[in-house]
Amino acid sequence: WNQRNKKGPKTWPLIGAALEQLMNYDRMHDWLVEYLSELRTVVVPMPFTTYTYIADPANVEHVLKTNFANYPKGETYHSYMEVLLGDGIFNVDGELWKKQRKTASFEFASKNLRDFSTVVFREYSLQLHSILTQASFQNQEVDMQDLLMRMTLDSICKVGFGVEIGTLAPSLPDNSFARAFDTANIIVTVRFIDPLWKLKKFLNVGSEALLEKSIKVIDEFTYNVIRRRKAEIKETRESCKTSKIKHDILSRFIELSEDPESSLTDKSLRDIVLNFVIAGRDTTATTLTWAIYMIMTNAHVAEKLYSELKEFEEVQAREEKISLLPFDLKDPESFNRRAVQFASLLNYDSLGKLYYLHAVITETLRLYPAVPQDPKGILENDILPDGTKVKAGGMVTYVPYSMGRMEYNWGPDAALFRPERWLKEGSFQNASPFKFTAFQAGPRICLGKDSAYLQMKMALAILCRFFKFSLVPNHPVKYRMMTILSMEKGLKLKIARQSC
Ligand code: HEM
Repeated sequence: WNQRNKKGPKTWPLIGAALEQLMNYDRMHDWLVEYLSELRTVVVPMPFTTYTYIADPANVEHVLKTNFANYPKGETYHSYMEVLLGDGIFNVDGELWKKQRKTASFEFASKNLRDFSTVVFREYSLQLHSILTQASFQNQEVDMQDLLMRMTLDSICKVGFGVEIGTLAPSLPDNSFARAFDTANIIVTVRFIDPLWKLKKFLNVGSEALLEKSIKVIDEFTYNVIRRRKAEIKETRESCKTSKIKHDILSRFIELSEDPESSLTDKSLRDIVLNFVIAGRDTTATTLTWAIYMIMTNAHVAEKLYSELKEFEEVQAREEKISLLPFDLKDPESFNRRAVQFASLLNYDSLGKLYYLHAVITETLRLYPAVPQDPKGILENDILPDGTKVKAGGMVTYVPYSMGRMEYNWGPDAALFRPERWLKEGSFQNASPFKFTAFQAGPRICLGKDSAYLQMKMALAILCRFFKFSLVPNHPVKYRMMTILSMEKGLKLKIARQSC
């Protein structure tokens, strides 16, 4: 009764708003949208801490940049995620973070890595293309999310660590690492609202027992990758074949670990590997999944994108003096040959000409950001620009999923999927990173943004040039609550080949 006029979640002694948050757990992102659209900042007291959710760009800039030092990942986040992410770049602050950031930034800026990535992304996109071709001829349904997760896992392992794991092979082999990684990700996310997780862990029961098992599978895979890379590096050195030197990210960290001054152990390398897997695999695959869903459910977007790709193909082929191969929709060989030819026209520079495609991906990330909410710790009491007081020891969370849906950020058509909002006179126009926060902003802004766009544009250009997608009837499309905004039941599709 006391709270009948209270804006924001109802709170109770001791348990705070845990009850309401638990009841809305499966739809938590939309639960926050409802409050944030009215309040811009929502304070949610929990049993041992307080979560403050923010969606106003001025507050977000304050937390992510102006007073960055006061909002680290923090001890709470670190303790929840440590079992999976250890001391990798995502999960540390201070010097440990700075060192990894410096090395990784250097790697991401390298042209070698970009050129190598382009080749890898093209090759795996084509592998996916041929799986879809086969499915379309056999009139089979596919789970697009699963295929994209396989594609990005294979890609990050190749680009990040120089190894081929082949989960996108035509037989689609089961991959225990990928399964264990997903399970672990879901369980560590639940820890944020489960006050009993430490007890469960102590007793080794329920979700925490399953987590321990999953971590064992993950570690076995990861240490294996590290061992293989170390052995390959040793072999390359012994044979003095400089042409065989690899430029992947793990090799760079292995080299650093050889410096006696460095404190990098095998465990540090394990953490680095897993942080890059979580960074590079799930984010890109879920964004691609939502993008395909958005394209196929917005007919005008699908048509515009198809026209852009067709025109690009003709102009680019003319510029490169290539005559396009004829193809027959009923003949898989000629169909695949033409896809390979189309893919050969795609590289970092030429993909830069596809503004509409860029806008489609960005608009997808506005409404379906791969990282839907991102909590930070609070070191000292502070006052946010809108006057909200935050207390040391609590958490403040910027919420990309809500921010993308707020009319006060994007205008009255905020809820609509409209890639055109990103285009001005045909060219792509960026928004402030404190308003469009899908890649975070400030000193810890995503390091893989350009690489992710490169892969996503490569894959979507090839897929949308040659296929049309439709949802398997009655397939439910709904997000699952985990750190990444994946689809709970995958994305089950029927595939049709597109005409010349
Ligand atoms: C659509 C694709 C992607 C999205 C939406 C995305 C988004 C983000 C976000 C929100 C963060 C901040 C997370 C945090 O606070 O913990 C982040 C950090 C990071 N991302 Fe990405 N990311 C994407 C792809 C990638 C890829 C492909 C890579 C590399 C292979 C990558 C590497 C990183 C790294 C290393 C960080 C940590 C930066 C730091 O803490 O200094 N990301 N990304």
